Amino acid sequence: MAEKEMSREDALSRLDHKHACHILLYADSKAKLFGKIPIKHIVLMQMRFDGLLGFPGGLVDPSVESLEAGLSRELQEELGAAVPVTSDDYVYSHLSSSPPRLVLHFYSKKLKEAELLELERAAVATAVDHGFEVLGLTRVPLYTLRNGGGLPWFLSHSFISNSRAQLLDELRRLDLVSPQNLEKAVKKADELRHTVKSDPH
Ligand SMILES: O=c1[nH]cnc2c1ncn2[C@H]1C[C@H](O)[C@@H](COP(=O)(O)OP(=O)(O)O)O1
Repeated sequence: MAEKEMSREDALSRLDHKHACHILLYADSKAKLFGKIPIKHIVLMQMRFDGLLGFPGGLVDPSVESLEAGLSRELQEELGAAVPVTSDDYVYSHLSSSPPRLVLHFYSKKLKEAELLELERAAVATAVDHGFEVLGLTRVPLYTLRNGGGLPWFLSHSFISNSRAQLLDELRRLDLVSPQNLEKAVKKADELRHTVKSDPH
């Protein structure tokens, strides 16, 4: 899906469009998978009601509230806790091709590991959207195992709108995965998607 990047100013001038804001929340971590594979960073996405992966967030009406206030409100509903978002967390905006007349604003914010763990708990315990619009928060595995497990398999799933590209852009920009490992994971994910599609069972 080709989405066209646009300036924040141009994006906000589209008064006849809908606007949606989503955010990548992440934290550094010293935890190790199986006690030996460093996970390095925790990156959050969510399984949506429609079975697609996407980021927390939702529709915002810039004529009644700022993008950041609207995104913070959506996060309260989906995560069950306050995550104050500011314009410092803004990354970029895109004009959506499908659905049309929609502008997608993307943010990312680094949290302390303890804050992120608390969010994971709140998302299950107190979020009003849990089990309805949001089926569950999920971490993005950033490592690649020998059999393609980890990031390649994760990337081979189905994502809403341009959220897969948003994820890859941020992993690259924030250097959460090295460019070489990211390139290999994307290539492997494409092979895996082909394998799954061509398997009749
Ligand atoms: O994670 C996302 N990245 C980019 N675009 C997204 C993402 N999630 C949804 N979207 C698009 C597609 C949807 O039609 C609109 C509205 O988003 P949604 O989160 O479903 O909004 P509401 O919860 O209904 O307010 O954005």
